[in-house]
Amino acid sequence: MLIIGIAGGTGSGKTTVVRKIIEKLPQGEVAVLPQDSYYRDNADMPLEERQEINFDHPRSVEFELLVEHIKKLKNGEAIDQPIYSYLTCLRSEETIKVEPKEVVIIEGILALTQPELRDLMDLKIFVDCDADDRLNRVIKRDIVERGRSVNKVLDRYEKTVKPMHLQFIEPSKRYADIIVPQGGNNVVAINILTHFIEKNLIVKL
Ligand SMILES: Nc1ncnc2c1ncn2[C@@H]1O[C@H](COP(=O)(O)OP(=O)(O)O)[C@@H](O)[C@H]1O
Ligand SMILES: Nc1ccn([C@@H]2O[C@H](COP(=O)(O)O)[C@@H](O)[C@H]2O)c(=O)n1
Repeated sequence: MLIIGIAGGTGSGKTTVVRKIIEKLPQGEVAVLPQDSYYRDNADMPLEERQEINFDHPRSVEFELLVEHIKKLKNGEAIDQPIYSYLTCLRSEETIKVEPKEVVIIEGILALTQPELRDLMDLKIFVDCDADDRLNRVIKRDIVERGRSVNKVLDRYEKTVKPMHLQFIEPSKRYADIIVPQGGNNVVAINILTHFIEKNLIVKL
């Protein structure tokens, strides 16, 4: 099993890079563990309070469960991956059964900040993107997909997203084996990564 970590700021293009890598690999070879699925539930808080949580701080994510799940997959066991809603800021009662695959991708803003998680990764990637481009994309995406207003997105960006990016995410770039500028648009980087993964799969099989 090849375990790949893909980090980078919000809106940098991590999900797009993952999608493009998967499209190029044989079907059914890849399992994706999005860090966002592991946001803590906080069902005991009222919605207004949950919406004020600092979701860009490592404590907001149940990394213990993510690490446990990766270890289980490595051990050949299936996992029940949580489903998280950005609208309610809650986990669903349902889960997704994820079977062990030849390639496991862990994708998320804080994926390279945790030593125990990094130690499980065979390849660490940081998707790099200018802050103004990321903010531009996040405004558009959060209005359409996460039910936010422009003011709400800008307010969150100033209060938590930007400071946490500078404190935790940007410094985690130093742990990356490969830094990918221009995210999903970087055809050369996507091809190099795909070839690396394919080569490792052939060696392991
Ligand atoms: N190179 C790009 N140019 C323009 N828009 C992009 C680009 N890459 C991603 N996007 C858009 O920006 C948003 C965030 O991209 P995504 O890949 O989900 O980033 P992340 O997973 O890092 O938050 C999505 O709506 C996506 O379609
Ligand atoms: N309820 C939530 C939880 C998290 N966020 C934000 O999502 C960003 C990370 O996701 P990406 O897909 O952009 O990597 C992060 O900046 C959190 O603030 C949210 O908006 N709502």
